[in-house]
Amino acid sequence: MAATPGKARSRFVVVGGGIAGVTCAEKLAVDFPSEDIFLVTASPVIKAVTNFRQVSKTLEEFDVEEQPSSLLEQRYPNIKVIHSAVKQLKSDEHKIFTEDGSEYTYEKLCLCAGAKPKLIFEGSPYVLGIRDTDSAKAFQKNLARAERIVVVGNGGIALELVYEIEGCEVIWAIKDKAIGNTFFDAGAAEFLIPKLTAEKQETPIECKRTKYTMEGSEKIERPIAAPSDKLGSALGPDWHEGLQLKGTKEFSHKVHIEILCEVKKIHSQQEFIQLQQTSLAFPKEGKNVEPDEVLWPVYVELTNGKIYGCNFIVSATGVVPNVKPFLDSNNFAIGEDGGLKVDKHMHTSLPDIYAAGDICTAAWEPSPVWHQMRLWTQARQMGWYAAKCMAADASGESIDLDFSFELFAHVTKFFNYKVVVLGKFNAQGLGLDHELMLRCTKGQEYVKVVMQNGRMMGAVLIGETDLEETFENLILNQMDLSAYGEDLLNPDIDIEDYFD
Ligand SMILES: Cc1cc2nc3c(=O)[nH]c(=O)nc-3n(C[C@H](O)[C@H](O)[C@H](O)COP(=O)(O)OP(=O)(O)OC[C@H]3O[C@@H](n4cnc5c(N)ncnc54)[C@H](O)[C@@H]3O)c2cc1C
Ligand SMILES: NC(=O)C1=CN([C@@H]2O[C@H](COP(=O)(O)OP(=O)(O)OC[C@H]3O[C@@H](n4cnc5c(N)ncnc54)[C@H](O)[C@@H]3O)[C@@H](O)[C@H]2O)C=CC1
Repeated sequence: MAATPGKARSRFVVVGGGIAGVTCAEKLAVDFPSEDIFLVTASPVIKAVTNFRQVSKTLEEFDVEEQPSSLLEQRYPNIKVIHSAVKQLKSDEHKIFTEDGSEYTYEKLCLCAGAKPKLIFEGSPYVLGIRDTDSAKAFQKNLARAERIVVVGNGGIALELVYEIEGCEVIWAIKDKAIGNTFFDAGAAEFLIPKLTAEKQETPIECKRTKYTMEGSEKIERPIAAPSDKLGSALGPDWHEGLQLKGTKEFSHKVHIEILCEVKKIHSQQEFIQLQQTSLAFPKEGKNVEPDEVLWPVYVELTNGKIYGCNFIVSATGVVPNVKPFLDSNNFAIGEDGGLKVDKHMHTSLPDIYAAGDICTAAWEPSPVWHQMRLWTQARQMGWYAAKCMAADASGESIDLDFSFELFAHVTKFFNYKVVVLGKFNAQGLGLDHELMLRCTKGQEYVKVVMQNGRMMGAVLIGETDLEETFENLILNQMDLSAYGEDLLNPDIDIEDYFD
């Protein structure tokens, strides 16, 4: 049963029903079975980790389920879920105030309120972000009546979208030279590109594009917006699987990539007409050959001078930590990326307040092969570890940084390939002082290792390489591998035999 609004007190209060908050509350509930743990969340449902599998020392896989909070309360009878957004924190009084008028006093508080999409051109009805179930559904509905969209951004969401969308032309505008800059380098991007082009089965018959009329702006279809007042939890692995991401046309993938550019301006249809400029038709064989003949609801002007019309724009341009409700009168130390700075015990700069997941910025001196990325895996690890730190502080114990922060490890799927990234997989922070070793079989696997002074610092493994555990060990133990040279990646040599 949910706690009733009013005034209540609990030794431990957690804010946020995403993976970080739920994991934190669960761990506290187990460690303190006789205490009530309050989980205060703005979302009507909570996210639960299911089918957790520790794949190797640091790699983990799990499913994420959106569940009614009653299920969490059934599993952990000492968790009380409060469905209301926190609107204010008074850290000096150890109190939070929620939108339903209640106040809760805590001894220890963990803030896990996640992040929000960082949109280009905030406020335009034609620019959509994808974060939670509502925004994903709004995107799906808009796509169902779209013939062309522009995707901006080059990280995880953009990579997933351009591969999953069918029946709709996609202009993909990226700042970088190659696709997927947050996970890959140019070599890996080359390996992945064929999945977006020739090998896709396009059905020969294309529907004729309908013309948009100019008579009265009310006839220009406006995108359906996601409810803006709701603060849902972030989506995660395979979020698109239950959604049909299909536009109005009958072809499979049709993606054109515009590299090294950003969005300069967005023009409404009327503004575009007044501009008296030419917009471009969907390029043929990667080349802009024709001006566009139809009118679109919105136009995107890129910094390379090109203008494309489209139904709407997806801004997949990263996230900003959701710190706003907690800042008023509270002097938190904030990281460069806008998150609440936490030390190696997940403690913020204010007494008795911890933070975990997307909302926080890891401000401790990290292991040389770990870095923060706002990922589901790290949200779970941080939520669990924050609870451990809160418990240790409450009982006056001291604990060491959790092992999961020794090595950055992430397993995911892009373009239908298994992708494992380990350590400094893109030589992050290594400057020029590193070497790369590569092994690539087109359409099958791409293996890249980052070496520094004979030690393995990171790796990207695309495809079923079966190398993750060995490489994880090599990065963790920092063994001098100079003697093995190129044999490290020789497919005819079973490297595991070397190191057993
Ligand atoms: C489309 C998409 C795909 C992704 N795919 C992957 C993936 O494949 N693998 C991966 O590792 N990661 C993925 N991520 C990232 C991952 O989902 C996030 O890093 C992770 O879920 C963050 O968890 P969190 O608990 O910190 O925050 P969230 O999940 O955002 O949860 C925040 C919670 O806080 C609540 N809240 C917010 N404000 C308040 C308030 N004022 N008061 C009370 N409650 C509040 C919200 O309602 C929500 O319940 C993806 C993200 C997106 C958007
Ligand atoms: N499979 C996975 O592991 C996935 C993880 N995620 C996570 O979800 C979160 C949100 O995903 P994304 O929005 O893709 O964020 P992201 O941080 O992964 O990528 C943001 C991208 O936008 C670009 N960008 C930033 N500002 C821009 C601008 N003004 N104009 C053009 N490009 C700009 C950046 O260069 C970067 O390529 C991230 O934390 C991401 O790691 C998302 C999807 C899949």
